[in-house]
Amino acid sequence: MGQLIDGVWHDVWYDTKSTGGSFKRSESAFRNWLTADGEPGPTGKGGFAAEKNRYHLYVSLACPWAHRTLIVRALKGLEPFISVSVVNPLMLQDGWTFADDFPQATGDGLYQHEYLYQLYLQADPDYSGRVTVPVLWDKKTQTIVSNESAEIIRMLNSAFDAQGARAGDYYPTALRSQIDELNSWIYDTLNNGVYQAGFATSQQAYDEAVSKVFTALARVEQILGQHRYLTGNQLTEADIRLWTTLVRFDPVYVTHFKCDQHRISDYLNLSGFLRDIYQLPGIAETVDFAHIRHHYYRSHQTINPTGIVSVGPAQNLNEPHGREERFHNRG
Ligand SMILES: N[C@@H](CCC(=O)N[C@@H](CS)C(=O)NCC(=O)O)C(=O)O
Repeated sequence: MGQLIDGVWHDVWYDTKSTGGSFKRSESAFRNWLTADGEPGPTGKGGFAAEKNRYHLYVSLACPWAHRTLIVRALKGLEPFISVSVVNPLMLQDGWTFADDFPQATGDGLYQHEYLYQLYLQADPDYSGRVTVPVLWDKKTQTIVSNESAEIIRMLNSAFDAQGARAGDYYPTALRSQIDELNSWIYDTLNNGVYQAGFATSQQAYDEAVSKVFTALARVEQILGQHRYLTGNQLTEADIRLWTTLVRFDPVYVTHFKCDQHRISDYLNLSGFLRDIYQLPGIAETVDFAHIRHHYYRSHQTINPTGIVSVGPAQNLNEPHGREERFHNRG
């Protein structure tokens, strides 16, 4: 764990001293957009047109943010358009590495770098900031298009539509304001909320974060009792963003991040929703519990100094969920 400062790697853990024990996530630095025709997107530069085999995703199978991008790639059938490299699940003094001594860790498929920070330096030799996954990389101009998952999934949702991506719109115009609103509080209370609980270094910061987590889970449980997905009976990016946190909750966040008031399996609707999305075509293949569990328990030495990986919950995400029948034809 560390970061780059003026192009030099420094091994430092997150600073919580300046924020009263609270964990603050920094903003992503590379914010260009891959678009159908290379026109600039809402931020950054243009020139990143959708072309077959031009782009590459660097992901961790452990990371909930990177997981979003793998899910949208799978749903949209973008495997022929965008290749993938998977980092090693352990993130220690060198940050993310390309060591391929863990099943499904691929190494760097493009440049044979040892460390992910070398890829950031290839894009910007003076880069200062965190070295995070996911990274959407342009093989043609050899630079980072974006390292912000929320924006990468929007790009993948539509950029390749004219070139044969699978049909499906996960950010439909009619639902955008509803999706934006859901994303905003779900990010704060759940996606990032579990990290705030887990990385808190004061009782007060933990108490506040964990209470936000369970208030939000109760709210989502209630919403998912009304319809199959968050906005109705159509799967959207809001569901995908929530889901990558839910799938890690019982196996990791309950014990490792001390989010242990309830488990997802205690909630009828949340646990059904978890299984529902897991069972959609292509989704289970994006989930790797070995990467997920080894990453968290063995990389966060400040909160789990022994590095022991817990036994984990007995769960079967292939059990029937009944949500399709339950909400059939209900808006
Ligand atoms: N806002 C970013 C966050 C990505 C992120 O924080 N990824 C984590 C892995 S789960 C990471 O790479 N952390 C390394 C670090 O913070 O040094 C996104 O959504 O893409």
